[in-house]
Amino acid sequence: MLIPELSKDTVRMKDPEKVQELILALKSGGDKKLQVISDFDMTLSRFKYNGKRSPTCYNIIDNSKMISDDCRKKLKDLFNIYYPLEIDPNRTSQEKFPLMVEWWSKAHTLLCEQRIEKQMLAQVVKESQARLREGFEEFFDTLHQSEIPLFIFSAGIGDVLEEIIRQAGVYHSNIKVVSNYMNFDDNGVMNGFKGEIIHTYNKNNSVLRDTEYFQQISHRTNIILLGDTLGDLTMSEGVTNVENIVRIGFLNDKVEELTDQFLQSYDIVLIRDETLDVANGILNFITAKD
Ligand SMILES: Nc1ccn([C@@H]2O[C@H](COP(=O)(O)O)[C@@H](O)[C@H]2O)c(=O)n1
Ligand SMILES: [Mg+2]
Repeated sequence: MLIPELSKDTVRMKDPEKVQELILALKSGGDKKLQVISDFDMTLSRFKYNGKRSPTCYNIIDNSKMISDDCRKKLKDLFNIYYPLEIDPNRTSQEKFPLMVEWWSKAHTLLCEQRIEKQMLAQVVKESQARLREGFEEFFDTLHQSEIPLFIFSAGIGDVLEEIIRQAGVYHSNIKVVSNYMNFDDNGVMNGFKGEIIHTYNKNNSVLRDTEYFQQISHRTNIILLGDTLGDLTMSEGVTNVENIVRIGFLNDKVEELTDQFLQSYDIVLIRDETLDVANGILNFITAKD
């Protein structure tokens, strides 16, 4: 077995031989040809901790003291309406698209009324239940030490996810983030979000403004992609020349209903696996000097 972590009981693969071939191709390309593209919420961050649902970037703000009780209730109501739609196994991504635009737009309107202060964000993240997946230090540090770029493409809140990674001590220089960033006025009070909304089903070239990034690393034609929704599969669209791509999907919720769809789309599916063990196993194999 090339990667012992692939024997974990959380691992499912439609075609294990193809996965083996892909990993061997990544190994022969080495660290110089590799780049990693990852979602953030519920992919790099945990879905559950001690049996309790962990917060997304938005949830961290929604649950914070910066938000009034009335607004918090409205944001929770939105979550309860739209999250089931986001992961609904019986709707296509195209059908979900306008619903996600509705969710993000309504939530942003509510958040903009709350006079969120930039200088409060670090404290709010510190007091939150946000947690990166087990094995995150090894994951971030291996990529940094091997100079492998990590592109984090998130429909969450960039300011919040950056702070989570910074406070975890792993916001290294090889990381590039594309996400929804808050805009602040001269007094440091939030008055909107920058640019076009990024939601679960438009994580593709339509919102990738910074094409320079992918041009600069265009020799890195081997990709490891990490995601937790079917919308995350298009995150690699900015890479013009893809030689080999290994897609790893974290299946956290609606597991029975979504397993088949995930197996059709992701090369490796991880069922209720709160660790980065598999990604770390593959990275160790590729970066090992033998
Ligand atoms: N108002 C909202 C909108 C979205 N979410 C969740 O955030 C996730 C997006 O972040 P990724 O890093 O995973 O792209 C998304 O999956 C939604 O479930 C939210 O909590 N509140
Ligand atoms: Mg996610």
